[in-house]
Amino acid sequence: MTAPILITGAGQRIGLAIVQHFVANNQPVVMTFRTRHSVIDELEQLGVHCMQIDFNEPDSVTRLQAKLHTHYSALRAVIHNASSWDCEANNPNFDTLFDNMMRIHAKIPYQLNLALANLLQASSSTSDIIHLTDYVVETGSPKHIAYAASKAALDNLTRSFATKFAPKIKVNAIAPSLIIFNEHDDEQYKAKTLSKSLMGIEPGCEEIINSIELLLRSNYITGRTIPVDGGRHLK
Ligand SMILES: NC(=O)C1=CN([C@@H]2O[C@H](COP(=O)(O)OP(=O)(O)OC[C@H]3O[C@@H](n4cnc5c(N)ncnc54)[C@H](OP(=O)(O)O)[C@@H]3O)[C@@H](O)[C@H]2O)C=CC1
Ligand SMILES: Nc1nc2c(c(=O)[nH]1)N=C([C@H](O)[C@@H](O)CO)CN2
Repeated sequence: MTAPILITGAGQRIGLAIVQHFVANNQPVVMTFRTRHSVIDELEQLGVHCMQIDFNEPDSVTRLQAKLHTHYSALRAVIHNASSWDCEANNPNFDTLFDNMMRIHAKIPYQLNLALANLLQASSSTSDIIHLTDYVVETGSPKHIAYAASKAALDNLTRSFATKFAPKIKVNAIAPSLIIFNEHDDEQYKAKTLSKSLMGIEPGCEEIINSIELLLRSNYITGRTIPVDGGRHLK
């Protein structure tokens, strides 16, 4: 039986699209969600192993690690998608914001990579760790300072773990800029954001899925980042 792929924070948006892609391609999936969105029922009926995990809870990694080792003897890949795009303007307590950003974007992936390495090593083929970072790793972000710094930490983890886990486990990052807007985004924000890239579009989740498939199919790419940003770096 093919070892499953773990996707974190997959109850909505990009993570959900990734899960749905693997389901459509008969790739076994185990996913974590924090909020039980209505789609979780559908995913469970399709055979997706859905685990409720809030990574803000102190024992979340221990619980997830134990559950995965109970149910599985190997993992094909781990995709660190769970994220909180929070900002200083929405958080009077900057200390708490910084800790929250570093936890979800750097500490949790760090802990899970170390805790799940043996399951990835047990995969019948090479296995993969994929970090979802962000274009702002290159530039910083004056409105999302802690967020950008935490994604930069995740970016750095890519190279450390690529060296530590080679050659059995490949470790790469995908650094998107705009992929999909949020429901609350107004037309002014959308126009401004679209103008930031050369391509000027909201590309959709397929762009991330295509990058994931490229990494999963490679036997040679590791320690690298795929920028999925519409040429934003040239504007
Ligand atoms: N969307 C975009 O255009 C871009 C996305 N990215 C990156 O791509 C990835 C996917 O983006 P997107 O789909 O927009 O992400 P979302 O903002 O929709 O968040 C993804 C999921 O993370 C979960 N999550 C947040 N905090 C926690 C926590 N403490 N414990 C467990 N789960 C948590 C959320 O759970 P809940 O459902 O409960 O809220 C949510 O379902 C992210 O890493 C993001 O930073 C980067 C650049 C652009
Ligand atoms: N967890 C999230 N991270 C990010 C999101 C998001 O919705 N959730 N959105 C963005 C923006 O699309 C940005 O790339 C362009 O304004 C960044 N990160």
